[in-house]
Amino acid sequence: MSHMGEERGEDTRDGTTELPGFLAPLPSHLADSASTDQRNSKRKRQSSSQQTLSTSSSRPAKRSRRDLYQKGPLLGRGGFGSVFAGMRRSDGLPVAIKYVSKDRTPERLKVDGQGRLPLEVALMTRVTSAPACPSVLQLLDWFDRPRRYILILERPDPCQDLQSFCEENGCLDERLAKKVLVQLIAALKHCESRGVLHRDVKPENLLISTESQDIKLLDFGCGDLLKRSAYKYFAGTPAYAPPEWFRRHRYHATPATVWSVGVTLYNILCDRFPFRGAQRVTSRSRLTFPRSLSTECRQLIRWCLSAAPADRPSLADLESHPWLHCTEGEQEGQRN
Ligand SMILES: Nc1ncnc2c1ncn2[C@@H]1O[C@H](COP(=O)(O)OP(=O)(O)OP(=O)(O)O)[C@@H](O)[C@H]1O
Repeated sequence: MSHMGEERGEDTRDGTTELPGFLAPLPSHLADSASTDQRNSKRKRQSSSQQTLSTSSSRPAKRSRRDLYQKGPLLGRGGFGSVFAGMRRSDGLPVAIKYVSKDRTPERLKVDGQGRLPLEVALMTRVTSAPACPSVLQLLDWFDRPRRYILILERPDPCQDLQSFCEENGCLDERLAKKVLVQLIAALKHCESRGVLHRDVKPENLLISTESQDIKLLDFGCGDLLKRSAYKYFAGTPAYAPPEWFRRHRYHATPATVWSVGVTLYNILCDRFPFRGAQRVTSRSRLTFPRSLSTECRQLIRWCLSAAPADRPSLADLESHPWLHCTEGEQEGQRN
């Protein structure tokens, strides 16, 4: 994960950020509210060191992470924190415990009724509130600490992130890649409907259940509120960033997301990146594929990786693409 070109300008989150008007209205308890300023500062003064999402009234205050969740082995380490396997003591539920340094995201965002939450927590609160999407990882609880915050996340068991899965099993066949893409599109459409931009779609941020092959989108640490206008700073993984960011230092949410979906899909099917660097991608750049890949699949990836953002499909276009709706036998170009 990295943040590039930290030119916040209009995107500054100072607690007055407004949702763009084109978004579907959120449930009232999720809506940002400038009128809660005074209540929030009072609540902040009164708040205990521990905050929860929905169980704060039913649980004694100031119980620690240790009281409630048992920590297990390390699952992954990122630029700003670590993720451990864990278990909820009350019922043995498998969880993941993610520690995030406050240096990563000093921004806070108002969530009505819950005060100003760290950005990652606020975005996850938006996307995981009911009705939830089964393809987005659930935030179960969180703790605020002086130098870091701790997220308690759902942990499908057994599961692996898609990057490790591909390293162990080789690249995916088209049947499984389709299953991944269908779920990823559902997850991204759900985020969009909640006014959230994930901004770091890549195989490492997709968990796959090794039993059911169900997918969960994780890590909203690079995310932001969705807006119609261009973003002028980047957070995420440069290898998945769209060419317009490198060319003009600006990008719009959906075309950038769709670009990262294209890179992800190429990566899990071909076991490499599509281009040496998005910096050099133009409309004349050639994309090569393994001979075994079907024509429909190549067409979908090429569309996602169009050099011009306006030429890329929307999530709805992707959802109805023929590749996702034809069986293996119907795939004209499959050369296996
Ligand atoms: N809920 C979970 N269940 C199982 N494994 C998880 C879970 N959350 C994270 N992981 C593992 O930990 C890795 C890192 O998680 P995550 O991306 O949330 O951390 P991060 O610190 O934000 O990483 P980065 O800085 O690279 O973005 C994931 O790729 C995955 O392998």
